[in-house]
Amino acid sequence: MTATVLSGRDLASAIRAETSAEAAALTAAGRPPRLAVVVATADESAAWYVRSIARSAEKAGISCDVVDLGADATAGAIRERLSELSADDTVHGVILQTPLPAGAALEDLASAIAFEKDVDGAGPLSLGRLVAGLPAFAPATAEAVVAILEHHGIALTGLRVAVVGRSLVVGKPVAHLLLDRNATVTVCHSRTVDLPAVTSAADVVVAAVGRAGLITAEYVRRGAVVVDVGTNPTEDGGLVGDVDAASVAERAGALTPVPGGVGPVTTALLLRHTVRAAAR
Ligand SMILES: NC(=O)C1=CN([C@@H]2O[C@H](COP(=O)(O)OP(=O)(O)OC[C@H]3O[C@@H](n4cnc5c(N)ncnc54)[C@H](OP(=O)(O)O)[C@@H]3O)[C@@H](O)[C@H]2O)C=CC1
Ligand SMILES: Nc1nc(=O)c2c([nH]1)NC[C@@H]1CN(c3ccc(C(=O)N[C@@H](CCC(=O)O)C(=O)O)cc3)C=[N+]21
Repeated sequence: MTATVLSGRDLASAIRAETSAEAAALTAAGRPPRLAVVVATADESAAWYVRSIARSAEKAGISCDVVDLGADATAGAIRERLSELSADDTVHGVILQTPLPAGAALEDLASAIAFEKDVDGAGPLSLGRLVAGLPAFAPATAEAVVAILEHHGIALTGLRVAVVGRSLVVGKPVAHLLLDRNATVTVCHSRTVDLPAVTSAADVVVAAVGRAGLITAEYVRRGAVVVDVGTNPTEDGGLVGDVDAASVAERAGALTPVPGGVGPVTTALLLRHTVRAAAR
């Protein structure tokens, strides 16, 4: 038996269709939606994401400005640019890509993004409201993980979920979204002792580490659902996840692919957030 493939492509197309219609209505009303993507890294997976955002935004009728400050930008320069974009009435959404240069941290800088424009939910107000269960934009990747599971009919109530990774972009926010769906969540990281023992006790494993092939069959309980968030560039110009798909597919019940899983849903949700921000 090989695992069911949980594609994100259909869900992403449905979100994109709805977003395009909302963007067209906003443009007709004289409020064309506009997203600014601030980049200060040469990281390849961030470059994949930025290209994906720019391409999808264009198709959806959303303007997208890529503001590349270079991989040696200072925290001060990044903060200043985020403040300018926050004050610009023609910009509705702002996202700061990670990773960031040494000396610059997302948790510090995201406070310079106005709450209404924080379409990737990185700022302290967005995150605080997320934890409290109040309305705010959730980080698009975290929301994509839950959306792809729900789209495929996986009811989370009561399930044991192991999240591997505790970043502000994925691990921490997805743990809270899963908790809100009544899952029992364990968050793992680089200091977790005996990671395979923790993950193989779970009904659902969410891998968000950034290490190709880390999650092999021995990390996975037979029949479990595996969500692969990782996007690791390969030498031949492709992309692979954190999950060793060949071995895990023989043991898991279901698995999200890379590419074509969480990634496209993430991009679609970021654009949905942008039109919602513009509509306010
Ligand atoms: N598909 C999509 O939409 C998205 C994909 N990504 C991808 O997901 C991956 C993770 O991204 P991001 O969260 O930003 O990465 P970060 O580097 O910010 O965080 C990685 C996390 O993994 C943990 N970790 C590292 N090594 C191990 C290990 N051997 N065992 C257990 N945990 C470990 C780290 O632990 P510690 O905290 O202890 O250092 C850290 O919490 C990347 O490949 C990224 O490109 C990210 C966002 C969206
Ligand atoms: N603040 C912040 N938020 C992020 O969400 C964030 C970030 N920084 N830094 C970089 C990582 C990486 N990331 C990806 C998202 C989607 C694809 C994606 O769509 N990938 C396609 C493949 C590429 C394509 O076909 O277009 C797929 O998986 O099918 C890839 C990578 C988001 N990240």
